[in-house]
Amino acid sequence: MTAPALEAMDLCKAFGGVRAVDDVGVRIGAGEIVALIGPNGAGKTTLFNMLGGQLRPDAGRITLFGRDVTGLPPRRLWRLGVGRTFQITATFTSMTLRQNVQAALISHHRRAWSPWTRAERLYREEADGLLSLVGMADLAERAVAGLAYGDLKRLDLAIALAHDPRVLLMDEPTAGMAPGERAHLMDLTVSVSRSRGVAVVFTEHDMEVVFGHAERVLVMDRGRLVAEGPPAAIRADARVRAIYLGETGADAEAST
Ligand SMILES: Nc1ncnc2c1ncn2[C@@H]1O[C@H](COP(=O)(O)OP(=O)(O)OP(=O)(O)O)[C@@H](O)[C@H]1O
Repeated sequence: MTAPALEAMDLCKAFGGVRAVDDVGVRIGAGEIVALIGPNGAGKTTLFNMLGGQLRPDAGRITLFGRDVTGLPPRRLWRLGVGRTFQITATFTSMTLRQNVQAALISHHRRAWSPWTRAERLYREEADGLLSLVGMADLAERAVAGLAYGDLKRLDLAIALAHDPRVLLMDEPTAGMAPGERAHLMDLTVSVSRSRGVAVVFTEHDMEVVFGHAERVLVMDRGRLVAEGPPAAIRADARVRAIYLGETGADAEAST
């Protein structure tokens, strides 16, 4: 059997007396698209931060394609193929879109900037290829400043892809976007995942995005993994419905 892209076993993390993640195990297959959901405070961000290396687990193990990566810092994980997009995009606003992607490619290939390097020529075609992948080829020469929020998110995706990830962690990728833009970004994410074989794990509050785009859904509540399965099964799961209705009835009604 081939090793999963990313696997977490018996992960635990506590803050004071709060067991934010309590003995959680997850397996993400190569190229799989998985949503991580749960009510506020369920432990999603804490689990995510352990998978991305921002937080060291108190106990448990994390492997990447079978290799033990437990406790490695984000930069090391990133070199090994774990990419991440953030709720707040990290771009250089005075530079053009192409230059932002070029900077990511230069960093990925460990090329140093120097006065003798014509930086604007480096990885130009690759940068344009990535911009075209996210549907932004025509904006390559534009400065990032003033870009619409949905476009920033697409740029963020292109920047994450510049590091050629095998696993991409997306923390609430559609937060702050209009509903139409959300579907667009996630359609794009799914097509990129399929074309490049990248596994995607995303946290999300918008159930339409979750059920419309994930191949499998993991549900957390109070630090535990309480359900997992294909979207249709999770949607029909009485326990999952109770968790959402019990916590924020109005939100669950509105979003399911
Ligand atoms: N740095 C921290 N210090 C103390 N407590 C924390 C810290 N981070 C998280 N917690 C607590 O751990 C629990 C899980 O929080 P976490 O942010 O992982 O949940 P979440 O599912 O991501 O919630 P949300 O959907 O609101 O972002 C909560 O009770 C939270 O208050």
